[in-house]
Amino acid sequence: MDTVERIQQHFNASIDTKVLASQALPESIAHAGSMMVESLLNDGKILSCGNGGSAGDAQHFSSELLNRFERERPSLPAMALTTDTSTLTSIANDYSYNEIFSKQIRALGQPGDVLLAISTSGNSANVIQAIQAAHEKEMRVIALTGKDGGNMAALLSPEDCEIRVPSTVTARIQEVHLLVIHCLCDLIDETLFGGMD
Ligand SMILES: O=C(CO)[C@@H](O)[C@H](O)[C@H](O)[C@H](O)COP(=O)(O)O
Ligand SMILES: [Zn+2]
Repeated sequence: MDTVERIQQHFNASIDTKVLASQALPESIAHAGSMMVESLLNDGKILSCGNGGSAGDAQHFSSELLNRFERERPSLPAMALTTDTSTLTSIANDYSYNEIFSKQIRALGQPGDVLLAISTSGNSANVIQAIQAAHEKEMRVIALTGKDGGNMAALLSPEDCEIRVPSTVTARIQEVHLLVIHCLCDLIDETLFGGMD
């Protein structure tokens, strides 16, 4: 296979995964969007976390709430737990990498807040501990997963919401996670500020 064919294969695989996801995911995305709106309307906030590409996704989401998505509107309360290197390195150094998110959630989480927990495998131990800490804090969890949902899927409560991308390929799952995040931002803006512009 030459380079151009290889690149076209990536595009086609991404398109195929998105077509499958467009059939499987809209109801759970709509549910997750309404969970976020309910939290924001009740003075809640949205904390987000993940590793690697999913850390980038967590920050992408929080920046779209704190700053803006596609329209002019007030800033919305969100915080990525992946950005404060002093906090992250000290928790990992003194305790464990598995606790880098959960310790922040125990300090910052309030009942009614939402945790956006992102993991393509559903098996990252620090994201799993983040979900456990969120439950202790009476937060609801929106889990972006893939593959078989991993251990995260089994940990979710009936009040939570899993959005599981129908793929086993990490990169393809991440590409759909970003699209899901943009859908959630659009649902939040349309519900809270629809008709403003
Ligand atoms: O972006 C990629 C692969 O596309 C990697 O950085 C990937 O995010 C890392 O391997 C993560 O540690 C994977 O964690 P997870 O999605 O299984 O929770
Ligand atoms: Zn990646």
